[in-house]
Amino acid sequence: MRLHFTKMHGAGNDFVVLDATRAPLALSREQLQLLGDRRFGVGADQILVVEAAQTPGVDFRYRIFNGATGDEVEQCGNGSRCFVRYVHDHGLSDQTTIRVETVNNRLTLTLQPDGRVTVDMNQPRFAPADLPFDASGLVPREVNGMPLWPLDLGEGAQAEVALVSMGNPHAVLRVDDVATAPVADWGPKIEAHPRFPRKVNAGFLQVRSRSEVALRVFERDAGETLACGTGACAAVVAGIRLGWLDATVDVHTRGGVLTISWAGEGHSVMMTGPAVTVFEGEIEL
Ligand SMILES: N[C@@H](CCC[C@H](N)C(=O)O)C(=O)O
Repeated sequence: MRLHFTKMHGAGNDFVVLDATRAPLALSREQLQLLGDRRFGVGADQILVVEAAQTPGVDFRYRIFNGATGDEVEQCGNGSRCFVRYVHDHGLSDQTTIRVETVNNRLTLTLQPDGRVTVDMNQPRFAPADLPFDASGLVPREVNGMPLWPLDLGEGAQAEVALVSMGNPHAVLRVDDVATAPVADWGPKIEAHPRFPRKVNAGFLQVRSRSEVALRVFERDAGETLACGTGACAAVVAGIRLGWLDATVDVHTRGGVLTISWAGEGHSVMMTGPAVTVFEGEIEL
């Protein structure tokens, strides 16, 4: 099968985007992994498949697969911005505000005049069951009413994480400096910790001021990426609830800046950031 694709990125988190709006596209795990493979395929952190809407009230459906495993996931913040840029640039919609359904969520996305995209990422959730996280036998430390959960990483290492679901699961821990944070060592240990039965994305958050943070994320089934949109939302929401941050925060990732706003409980998290097309191509699968 010869497949047309578009290579995109949002702050360096990169995607292969596929159009399945005209004809259904059923790719095997191996085909998805080949698209994600940086040596034998195209190379991408995630594969995004754009489909026609299946329920009233939305304009499109889009599906997200981690490129390394081919597993379908619930949410991708940077990918959602690229999705809007894609449907707009490919003439699939001329609207600047688009509603899309993912496997477990509905998002509203707005293309800004400066080319960036703002996404209503819905409300965060915090209950251990929302991730899920097995909290049995653990007593969290409460800061400002927000639980920080102890996580034993073995060999005497102990992390303290805030739990946030943005539709997908995130564990956020505060570090003094992202440059020296143990992302390569602790990232995989947190990601695959047995208390997270469906694994987790691990965010390392450095608070620079009440409106500026630096963040590195070791993503579930992707390793460390240059940016993680849902990770940025989760980190800022955790920082606001813990009393460290104001309602609007610039998140400096290794691939660019995302602006995240959250007015607190009962409100959606808003994310603004770039969405860039790199090239188009065809691949034999
Ligand atoms: N890069 C994404 C998140 C992609 C999914 C994640 N790896 C997971 O498994 O939940 C983002 O920008 O949010």
